[in-house]
Amino acid sequence: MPYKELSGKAENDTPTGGSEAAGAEKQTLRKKILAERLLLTEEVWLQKSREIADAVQRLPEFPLFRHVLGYLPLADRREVDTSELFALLARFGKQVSIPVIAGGELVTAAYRDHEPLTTGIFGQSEPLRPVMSDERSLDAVLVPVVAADHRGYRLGYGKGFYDRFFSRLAKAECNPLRIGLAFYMQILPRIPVDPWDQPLDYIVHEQGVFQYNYCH
Ligand SMILES: Nc1nc2c(c(=O)[nH]1)N(C=O)[C@@H](CNc1ccc(C(=O)N[C@@H](CCC(=O)O)C(=O)O)cc1)CN2
Ligand SMILES: Nc1ncnc2c1ncn2[C@@H]1O[C@H](COP(=O)(O)OP(=O)(O)OP(=O)(O)O)[C@@H](O)[C@H]1O
Repeated sequence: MPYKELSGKAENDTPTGGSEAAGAEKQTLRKKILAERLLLTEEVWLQKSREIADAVQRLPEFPLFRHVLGYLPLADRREVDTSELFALLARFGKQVSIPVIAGGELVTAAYRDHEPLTTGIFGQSEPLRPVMSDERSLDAVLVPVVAADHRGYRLGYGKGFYDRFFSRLAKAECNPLRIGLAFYMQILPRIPVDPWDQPLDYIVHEQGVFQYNYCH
C-alpha cells in the first residue's frame, strides 16, 4: 500500500481501525528499544545528542524557522538531549515553545532560558507557570522518538499526544515541519502503523538525516 494511504489523516476526533495486533507489536518494540537506549552511557548519549543538534542546524529549512516546538528530554530515559539545540535556537533568535499536557492534550507553552520548571504527569519537565503560545505559528516541531522506521513512521510512549497534536494542526491547515530526533539504534526497517499515526518529514540521527516526502 502506498505511504499516503497509511499516513492516517484522521477524519474525525476518534479514529478507528487500529488493530490489536499492531498495538501489541508496538508495545513489544517500545520495550525492546527503550531497554537498548538505556544502555547508552551519559557521555555517549550527550555526544550523539550534540551530533544530532549539528545535523538539525544544517537542515536547509533551519534558517527559515521562526517558531519551533522543542521538548525537554526525559534524561533518565535517554531521550535525545536538546540542550545544545535550545542554545542554538536562542542564539539565532528563534521563538521556542515546549509541550505541556493539559486536559489530556498536548498544548504549547513559551520557553525561555532559565524558565522555572515543574514535573508534568508523565515525568516530563514543563514550565511552572505556563504561558501558552500560538501553535498555529509553529514552523517546526522537534519530536521525541521511541522508535521510527524508514518510511518516517514513529512510535512514542503510546499515549497518542503527538499524533493528536499533528492531526489537530493539519485540520487547521497548519503543517509545521515534523522533525524526529532519534539515535540510529532506534531506527528500524518497518514499524507497525495504525490509521491515526502521523508520519515525520525528517528523522535526524547521529549518522545523518532521513527525509520523507508526504502531503500531510
Ligand atoms: N521529553 C518529552 N516530553 C514530552 C513527551 C515526550 O515523549 N518526551 N510527550 C509525548 O507525548 C508528552 C508527554 N507525554 C508522555 C507520555 C508518556 C510518557 C511515559 O513515560 N510513559 C510511561 C507510562 C506512564 C504512565 O502511563 O503513567 C511509559 O511509557 O512507561 C512520557 C511522556 C509531552 N512532553
Ligand atoms: N487523532 C487522534 N484522535 C484520537 N485519538 C487518537 C488520535 N491519534 C491517536 N489517538 C489515540 O492515541 C493512542 C496511542 O496511539 P499510539 O500507540 O500510536 O501512540 P504513539 O504514537 O506511541 O504516541 P505519541 O503520539 O504520544 O508519541 C491510540 O489509542 C489512539 O486511539
